[in-house]
Amino acid sequence: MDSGTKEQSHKSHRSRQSGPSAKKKAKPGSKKGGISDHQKKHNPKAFAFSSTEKAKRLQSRATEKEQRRLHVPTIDRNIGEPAPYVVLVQGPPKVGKSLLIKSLVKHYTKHNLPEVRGPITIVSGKQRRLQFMECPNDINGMIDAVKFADLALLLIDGSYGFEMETFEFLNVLQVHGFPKVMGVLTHIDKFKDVKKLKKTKQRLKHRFWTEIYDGAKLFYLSGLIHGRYHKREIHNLARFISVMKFHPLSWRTSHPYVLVDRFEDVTPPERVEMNNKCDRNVILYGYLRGCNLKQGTKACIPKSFLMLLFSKV
Ligand SMILES: Nc1nc2c(ncn2[C@@H]2O[C@H](COP(=O)(O)OP(=O)(O)OP(=O)(O)O)[C@@H](O)[C@H]2O)c(=O)[nH]1
Repeated sequence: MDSGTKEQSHKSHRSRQSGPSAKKKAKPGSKKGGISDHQKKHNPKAFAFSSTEKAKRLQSRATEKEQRRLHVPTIDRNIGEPAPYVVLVQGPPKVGKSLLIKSLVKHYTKHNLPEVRGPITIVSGKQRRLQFMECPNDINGMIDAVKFADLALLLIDGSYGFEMETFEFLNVLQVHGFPKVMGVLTHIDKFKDVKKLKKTKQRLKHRFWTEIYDGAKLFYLSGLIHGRYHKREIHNLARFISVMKFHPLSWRTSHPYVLVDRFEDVTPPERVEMNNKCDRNVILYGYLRGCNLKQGTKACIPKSFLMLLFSKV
């Protein structure tokens, strides 16, 4: 028969294109696998510098780092427990300052804070206390507040953008040693269009970077759940604050000062009754900050500061 005489043609063998056997067979230097000559040369341990330019750059960077470490005077003059770090929450009216403080306090203490009145001190770690404070919105209040802030949280209404207060505040910060600054974007749930939201976030981030520095931290609070910010977002922000390194500002470390959190009038009532304008005895409560004094010496509170305190009461 015909079929018996004709030779049957077989399909030619196709070598494997993928999988471990294909990789094994692939020649070194080929595109498909194996270690190329190029890769061989770039073993970082064997060939540390293949370009003199790069070597020069790396060396100058290492020297710069070394010098910077030598320059920053991080002398800790604190004895015992350090005073709490002041976290100043700044922003235009109705941006969410109180809500942010309430959410952070809830995160750290698991307690609900009904309203924010004055500074709130909490324990955030073994060696760290934090004092949250709302920044007043008038220029004098801002000037007072930046003098003692260790971290400023700039709240920005994402649906509106930057407001004049924020720029004013940044200018004031600059003349007072510039403490750490982080941005927090709120009200971004008002955007319905995702593309628009993305663009706005980018725009505001770059604007923020021009004002502070490239890469400055900006947090996004994407809305409210049961009248509070998202737990996860607050958790991230709180973690960031908890581990933040606060570099001492030179003026503050060389001057002792007391930030008065609370005061009590302890004048005997009968003396006030007899003379309404008699000299009062007042007790001031607060932490001694800056460089610590030797025991037995008294912290000097300038008269002007006391005047300032009482003018606000
Ligand atoms: N939709 C939305 N509402 C927010 C957001 N943040 C804050 N709010 C609301 O904005 C209102 C004002 O918030 P507050 O925390 O009182 O703002 P504030 O900055 O402390 O206001 P003042 O103390 O008056 O300056 C509240 O009703 C909040 O629920 C947000 O991200 N999205």
